[in-house]
Amino acid sequence: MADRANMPYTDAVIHEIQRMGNIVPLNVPRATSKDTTLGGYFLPKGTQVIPNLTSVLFDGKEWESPHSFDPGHFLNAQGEFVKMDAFLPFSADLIHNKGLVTTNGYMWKQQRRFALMTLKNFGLGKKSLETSIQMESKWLNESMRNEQGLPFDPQLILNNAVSNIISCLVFGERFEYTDSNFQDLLRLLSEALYLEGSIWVQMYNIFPWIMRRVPGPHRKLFTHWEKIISFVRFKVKEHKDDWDPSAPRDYIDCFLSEMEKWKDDKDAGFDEENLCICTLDLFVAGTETTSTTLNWGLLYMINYPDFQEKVQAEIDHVIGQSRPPCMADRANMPFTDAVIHEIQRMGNILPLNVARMTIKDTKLGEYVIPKGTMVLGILISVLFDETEWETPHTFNPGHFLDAEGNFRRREAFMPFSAGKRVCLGEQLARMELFLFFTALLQRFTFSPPPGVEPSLEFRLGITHCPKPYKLCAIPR
Ligand code: HEM
Repeated sequence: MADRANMPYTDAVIHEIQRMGNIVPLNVPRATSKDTTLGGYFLPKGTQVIPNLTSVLFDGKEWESPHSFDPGHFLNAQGEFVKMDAFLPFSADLIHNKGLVTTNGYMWKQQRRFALMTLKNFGLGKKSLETSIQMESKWLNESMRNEQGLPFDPQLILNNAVSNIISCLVFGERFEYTDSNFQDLLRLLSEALYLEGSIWVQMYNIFPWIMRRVPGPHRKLFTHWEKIISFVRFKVKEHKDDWDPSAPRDYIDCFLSEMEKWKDDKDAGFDEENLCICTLDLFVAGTETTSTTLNWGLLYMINYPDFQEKVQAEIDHVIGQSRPPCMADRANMPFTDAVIHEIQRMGNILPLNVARMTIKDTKLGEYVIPKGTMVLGILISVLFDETEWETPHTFNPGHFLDAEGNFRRREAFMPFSAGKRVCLGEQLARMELFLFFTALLQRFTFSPPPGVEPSLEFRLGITHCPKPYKLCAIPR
């Protein structure tokens, strides 16, 4: 099989034989499981549906010479094999190979460099961003206080608070916790990330030509994403309307300036469509991950009240009640730091990491992975590695403490992955986790609602997150 990567013409001929051979032209009959609308047609539940593969394999819009045997359909101008579908068809159809998270090569390099530089210019790793997170923590605490110690589900409000930090960096604004439009958007986002881990998206990635034409929950997912992308497009339009290049307010403004500078180099991706998708990537990656981790954090605290008490004792000793936590405190709070690391390890929020592709034939141990193979750097295998952790399946902050109670780093702690594609927001996420988590435990003791046995049940989509649960936030 390793030869295939070096034989583009043969590979193209085999693909063209399959296309023209068209051996199952009418596919397998299926029945609709509920009343369904498909384009302009209404199909009642139980209708027999036959995805007609001939219609795609010979589609005049897809193929240059649909009725001729032409291996050129699968070769580019340099004679390299090109898949008709991008590496993951679902995301290719949705965002057309744009953005930061799923692109590769020259465009990705330019975009990653620009995003990192711009986030730094707007405060990443600096005091100004620390102050914004402290302010947001204050509002988050106020909102929790308004619950008056009664049971509530913390997910949405955590989501809103965390999202406000990346929103300030990319959109230049935060959204009130009472903004029902923004809360609806956050709900859509959580549901989209859940549905994206479903079997339907896997089917889409395996049989894209069929799935593009059949009904199913993947349609709902496209609608969700389109609404989220429309929100970003609207924000970009607002920025363009009152843009002042001499006073950039945020990532979008800086990108607009960059578009002028790079207009002769189209491959670098500084165009308006890519602006929308890169902003979307930063907004999504910066919202869901950190808030899910904090959500696990509170759930672990109500499951392990002794650890919660120890964190509070450390907060009282190092910070007290008269000022908010700051990043300089972390070095003096090894137990709290260890608890946050353990929450990230057990929370394991991206168990399968992000799918990547080998860009050349690669040797890994004794295996040869041909160029173009999908690779998943499965994080769960390190975060729960029995040869690395003393009690891999138990919540144990001791994993990150030495015999004297000092914080100790562990090599196998890699929730942000590693290498060139390591999480771009790691520094921001770590700052948010420490400041939000510590400020919450400074002001509240969290407990399960009276008479409720807390559990650690989860649901798995793209992210591994707690099943909705309620807690009580009792002011200290
Ligand atoms: C606890 C919080 C977070 C966790 C656990 C996390 C984890 C990850 C992981 C595992 C990846 C994939 C790395 C790979 O492909 O090897 C990733 C990529 C990425 N993350 Fe995060 N992340 C977090 C927070 C954030 C935040 C706050 C941002 C906001 C800037 C962010 C932005 C990104 C971006 C843009 C990428 C794509 C990087 C690239 O492909 O070059 N992440 N993250």
